[in-house]
Amino acid sequence: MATQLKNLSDFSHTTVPDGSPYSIAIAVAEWNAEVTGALFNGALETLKKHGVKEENIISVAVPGSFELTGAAEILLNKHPYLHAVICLGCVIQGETKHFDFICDAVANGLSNVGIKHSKPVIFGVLTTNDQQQAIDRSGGKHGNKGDEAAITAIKMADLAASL
Ligand SMILES: Nc1c(NC[C@H](O)[C@H](O)[C@H](O)CO)[nH]c(=O)[nH]c1=O
Ligand SMILES: CC(=O)[C@@H](O)COP(=O)(O)O
Repeated sequence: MATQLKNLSDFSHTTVPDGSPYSIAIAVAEWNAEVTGALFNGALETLKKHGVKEENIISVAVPGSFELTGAAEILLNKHPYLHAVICLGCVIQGETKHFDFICDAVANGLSNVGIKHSKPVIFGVLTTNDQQQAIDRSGGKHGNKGDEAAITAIKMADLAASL
């Protein structure tokens, strides 16, 4: 379902587990900081709203979305007790193919880190055609992808704990 047909912050249709048992990291890219800052705030507030203790949240910033993979790997190596890592970024199409390479690298890289560590690594990266689409998805008319990423992290951590 396209984002236009749903709200990234609406979870009234689903049950969100209690997040109080879980330790979760948030890695956020500094590129397009006005957008990624909103994603971070959404993720942080949503984690706390659903019971994740502030002392159990690690937050780190990286220069750009390409560095999110390295951040996830370092976080899980140095803090193996983490139940999930949320990775937040905003990649906006420019004049060249750079956009394609970053998006592919981050999506595949984060997936591989999660598989390697058997831990949920959440892809909270906006990959948009323009800045307005990013604004719309970081607290605008389509909600906040940071909220969605936080809910996904709690759900996946709870799933792993139940298996
Ligand atoms: N253009 C965007 C970038 N580019 C920077 C890369 O992510 C990376 O930091 C650089 O290539 C050095 O390794 N990053 C974003 O997050 N968003 C963009 O729109
Ligand atoms: C996604 C990017 O790296 C992009 O914003 C860079 O812009 P350009 O392709 O015009 O160099």
